[in-house]
Amino acid sequence: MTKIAVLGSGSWGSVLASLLADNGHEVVLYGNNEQVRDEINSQHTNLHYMKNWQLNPNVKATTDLKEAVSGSDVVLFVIPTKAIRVVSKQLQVVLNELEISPLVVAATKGIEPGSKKLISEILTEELYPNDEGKIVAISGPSHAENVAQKDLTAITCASTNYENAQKVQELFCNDYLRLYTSNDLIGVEVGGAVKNVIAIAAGILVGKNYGDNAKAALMTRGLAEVMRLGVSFGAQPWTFSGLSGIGDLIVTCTSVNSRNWRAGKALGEGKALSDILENMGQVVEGATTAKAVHEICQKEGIDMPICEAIYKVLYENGDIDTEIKEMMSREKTTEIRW
Ligand SMILES: NC(=O)C1=CN([C@@H]2O[C@H](COP(=O)(O)OP(=O)(O)OC[C@H]3O[C@@H](n4cnc5c(N)ncnc54)[C@H](OP(=O)(O)O)[C@@H]3O)[C@@H](O)[C@H]2O)C=CC1
Ligand SMILES: O=C(CO)COP(=O)(O)O
Repeated sequence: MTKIAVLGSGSWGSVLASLLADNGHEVVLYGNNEQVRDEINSQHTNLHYMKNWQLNPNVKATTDLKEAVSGSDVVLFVIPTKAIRVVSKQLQVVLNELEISPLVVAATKGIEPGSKKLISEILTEELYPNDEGKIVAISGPSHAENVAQKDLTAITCASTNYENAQKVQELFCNDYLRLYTSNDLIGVEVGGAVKNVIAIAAGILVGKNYGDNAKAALMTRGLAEVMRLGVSFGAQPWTFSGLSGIGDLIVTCTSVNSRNWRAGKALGEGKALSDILENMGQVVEGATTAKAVHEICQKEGIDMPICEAIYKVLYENGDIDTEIKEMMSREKTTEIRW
């Protein structure tokens, strides 16, 4: 049995904590909300984030980071990108006090605006500056709602330390979740982060009543953008044909469970971003990552017209119809280019 601290008691954190307890591990779930903590400990539910579902009763919730992490072999990050830096700094203090150095797993999908860094890069910088192999990312098509129902799911776990990726594979695999290992940490993380921006665009098309051809074109050209950015970061192109690439793009661009897709659909229907984010009650990572991708495009000159159009719609009051028109009348070009 492994002791695992799960950081983030939202939808994905709760479901992963429950899955790991199903697998026989000792799991402590850390969150910053005392009501959620008490609800999990007394009723084994987390109704704000997961309706009609109960956690494995062996999951213990706490709002005390040191208590959560004490004695842990593994720490799993499942908090939004915008909180990763601050929580990893808090964790670093706690790890020093406890004199432990657990394996760190990142389930968060995003790129940090400003630093333009992937989650594993932030965690390496804050926790293990001399050993990026201590970080493993898990990513792939995995809506919490499906995993909660023990629906069949396959994802990827990636690390520059292959043995650590295998350890994580062993911890998470069971009869409803299957993990494949990868040594392309960058590719796996870029796929998981940037598909969220493309999913907002996919939702917009539905909100605007465009048809199947438009959706297929968007996903295909979206994948080209994900790959272009990934390859510029040093990813292996074939990673994007895997679960963390095309797999996650498909699920997020086509599912009503996707928060990013739902945010896009509401934008397409004419709703305001501020209202959408407020009413969602859950994180819409594509909105944060759109900023980071915009900064990367500006700095590196990477051609990502879909992501740039989403940035304009979200942050520069861009008009959706004008953006679509502009995209369709761009300079004619060849399909496959890096
Ligand atoms: N949901 C899903 O199906 C999947 C999500 N992911 C990724 O997992 C990450 C989390 O997503 P998800 O669980 O959906 O998000 P949710 O919005 O459901 O939950 C986020 C949780 O993080 C907590 N949180 C925010 N800031 C802090 C902080 N400073 N300290 C401690 N806890 C904090 C929130 O607490 P509070 O309630 O107080 O706001 C909330 O409990 C995202 O990067 C997402 O892309 C990946 C795969 C699947
Ligand atoms: O990453 C996810 C599924 O793999 C979750 O996507 P959403 O954040 O769009 O719900």
